[in-house]
Order: sequence, then C-alpha cells, then structure tokens
Amino acid sequence: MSAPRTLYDKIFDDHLVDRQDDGTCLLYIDRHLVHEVTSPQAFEGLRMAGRPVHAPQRTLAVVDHNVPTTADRLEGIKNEESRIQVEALAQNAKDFGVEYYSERDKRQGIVHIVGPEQGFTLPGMTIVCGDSHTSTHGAFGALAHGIGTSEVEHVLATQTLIQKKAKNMLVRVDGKLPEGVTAKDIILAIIGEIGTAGGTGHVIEFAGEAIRSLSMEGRMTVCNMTIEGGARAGLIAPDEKTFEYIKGKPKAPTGETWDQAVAYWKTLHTDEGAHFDRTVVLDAANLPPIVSWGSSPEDVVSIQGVVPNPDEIQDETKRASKWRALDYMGLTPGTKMTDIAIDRVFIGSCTNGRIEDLRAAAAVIEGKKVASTVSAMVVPGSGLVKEQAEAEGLDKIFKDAGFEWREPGCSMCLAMNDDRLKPGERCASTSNRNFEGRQGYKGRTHLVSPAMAAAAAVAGHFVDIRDWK
Ligand SMILES: CC(C)[C@H](C(=O)O)[C@@H](O)C(=O)O
Ligand code: SF4
Repeated sequence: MSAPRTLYDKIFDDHLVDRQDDGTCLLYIDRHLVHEVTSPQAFEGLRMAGRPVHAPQRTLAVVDHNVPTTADRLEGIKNEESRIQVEALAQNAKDFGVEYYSERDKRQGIVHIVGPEQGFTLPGMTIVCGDSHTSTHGAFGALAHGIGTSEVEHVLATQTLIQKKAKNMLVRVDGKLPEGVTAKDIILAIIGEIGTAGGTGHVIEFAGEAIRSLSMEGRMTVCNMTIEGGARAGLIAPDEKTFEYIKGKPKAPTGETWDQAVAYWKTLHTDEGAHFDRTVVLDAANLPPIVSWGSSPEDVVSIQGVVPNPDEIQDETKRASKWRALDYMGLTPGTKMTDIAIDRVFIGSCTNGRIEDLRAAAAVIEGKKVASTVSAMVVPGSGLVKEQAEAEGLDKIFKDAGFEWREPGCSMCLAMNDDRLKPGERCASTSNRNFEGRQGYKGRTHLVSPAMAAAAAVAGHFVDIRDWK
C-alpha cells in the first residue's frame, strides 16, 4: 500500500513531468485562462521568439478588468489605457489562435466566473491564470495557481509551470452555518483567524460539514479568498454537487467520457490518515455575519462588534499599522459597526458576482429602496449571470430599489475602469480586497457578504442581516 495522500498530493503527482534533486518540479498545466492585464508582455515574448502557443485549445482568453460596465461600452472604450489593453488581447488571441470572449460576447465576464461557467474548469486539473484569484477554481477540486506574467509566457510556450511542492494545510469548518451567515463570512472569519500570512507556503484544503453544505457558488467564494490568507491555492474535494454543477456545461465532457471523468473525479479526495502540516478548526455555529474595518482582509469583526483598539496589540509594528488603517478608514476605536454610515454599495466581483449572490442580495431589498444617502450598483460577474438574473427578474428588483444594473466585468473591485470611489467615500463591497486605494484613491472599503451589502444599501449603514425584516 502506498502512503496516504492529500488531495493536493494526488493532483500534484498526476501532473508531475520532472523533479530535480533540489525539489524544483515541472508540472503539466491542463488549463490556462488569460486576461488583458497580465498577458500583453507574455504574448510579445512569444512573438519576439517566433514561438506559437503550445496548446491553444487549453487556453481561453477573456477581457474583464478594463472593460467599462456601462451600456455604451459597445460604442468603443473611451479610456485610452483600457482600450489599448483590450485591443491588445483581442489581437493576440487572433494571432495565436486562442479562443476569446470580447465585451460583445455574452459569455464574457470575470475570468474566474467564466472558467467554471463554461466547464473549462474541471476537477483534478491544474489550472493557471496571471491573476491571484485563480484560487477560485479550487472549489472544483482543481489545483489552481495564480502566476506572474513571465510564467504566463512560460505556460503559453510550453504548457508547463515550474513549481516547488507546497505544504499541506487543512481548514475544517465543522457544524451548521447559522441563518444569515454565508460563505463570505466563513472565509473572512478564517482569514481573521490565521491572518494574511497564515497560509504562506501551503495549499489549503477546506473540509468539514459547513464547507460540504455550501453550494458550488459558495465554495468558489471561499476558495477565491484563500489567496488573501497567503496560501498558494485552495481546494475542496469534488462531490455530487460538483458533478451536478458541471454536467451540461458547454465544455464539460459528455457520454462515455463523462462517465470516465466522474469515475476519476471520485478518487479526488484526501486519503484517511494523510498528513497535514497544519490544521485549523472552526465551528460554523459560532460564526456571525462579518464586516472588515481596516485595510487588510484580516481586519475583520462581527457585525455585533466595535471598531477594535490597536493599543491592545502587543507588537509595535502591527500596532502602528492598524492605527494607520483606522486613520485611513476614518474610524475611531469603540464605534459600533452598526453605527457606521456608508456612501456606496458594490455588489459584484469574482468573490460574489455569481447568480446565487445576486439572488441573495435581491431577496433582501425586494420592495425596499436604497437610502437617499447611498449610491449602489450591481455588476453581474458575467454575461451569462446577467442573462440568468434578468430571466429571474432580479434586475427589476434591483432597479426598482434604486440600484444601477451594469454590464459584466471587474468594475469597482479594483477600479481599473471608471467605476471607482471618490476620496473619502465609504463602500460596503462584496469584493475581496480592502487595500488602500483599491476601489479608488482614498476610497474606504468594507468587505461584506452580498446580503449584508444589500441591507446596508437600504439602511444607509451596516446592519445585522439576522435582524432584517
Ligand atoms: C490585475 C490582476 C493581476 C490582479 C490579481 O492578480 O489579482 C487583480 O485581479 C486583483 O484582484 O488585484
Ligand atoms: S473581480 Fe476583482 S479580484 Fe476578481 S479578478 Fe477582477 S479585479 Fe481581481
């Protein structure tokens, strides 16, 4: 009998092309997702070397970060920098024979929403993208790494990636999630617990009853933010829910190949007794809805809590950095989270821009109005999410409440297009990063779940979604 292996060990072993004595490994890459921000120099490198893309059929390109989200975007992109990047991707995809979804294609959307939606993301695969939130695809039991531009070029040219094996970490979330507490709250709580460096050097496998009970959308939310906990990738073992989600997707296997694939996918789980270098256990029953208060995703507190006092932190450097965060955020220790008024609401991003997120937000605001002091927008994660939401009448619920209903893209998650906060504006956002300036110069971001963001839009301040009527 061979030694018991983790899910990560299995996928890694299955893709190993070569291992050097110093532990440097060459991994075969099954799927490569490409967007406009991190690919221009990579394609340019191939062009200069006179190389083709090694496996164009394993590569899929889509524009997301720079595309405007207003309906007039089909008349041309006005911002020159954005237009150049978008045009470059279109040209590169054409020149190198890579399938490409432009802003005119309804399959277009945020790369991490598009991959699963198309059945391009499948269990057991190695998946890369020049984007840190590639960890999202781990929700399918795929080993998904964010890579840098030089690695993008390497993968385009060779379909392999140089990697050293990471350590194994298990995050188990036991028990049942209380009403009103979501996947977003789980992952914010985990990052609050382990810190933004907590997963460094590890691949995290998420397990336990609360994780298993999540939908595929919820699992993607959890894996999406693994990277904010410092880990190299996040993984959830595939199960019937995973297979159900994939079945019938445009690029999913069919017929006999489907049966063979499912038989293989069923082997993708950690063996009994496999070794984890680190284990963290959380009890779902204790989790509240969570709001971030600072400028790092680890700066989180219960909605029932108050802005913490950095003076209680022992470490001097950390204390100073948390004071700086409070200063940036314009907050005072001791302020109740529910007393914090907001100016903007952003519902979208690869963390929470899927259909289930929009349903959750719409359910909260149905028949209600956005507060007069708040401006709120919904940016569906893809054209297909948008189409589905419209078929269900969610767009009408949002518009009737006073939300703007936009075209798909990254939008105000990182403000590379015109969707951005003004200096000093405070935003309840369903995205994944609250770094300084992330949503616009001097903008103040609070990370929350879609339901919490929607409730805050109506109330004009944060509210405990468990008390919502
Ligand atoms: C632009 C891109 C490289 C970046 C990333 O790697 O994550 C972006 O998607 C982000 O979320 O900050
Ligand atoms: S939605 Fe945000 S986090 Fe996701 S890929 Fe786009 S910019 Fe990055």
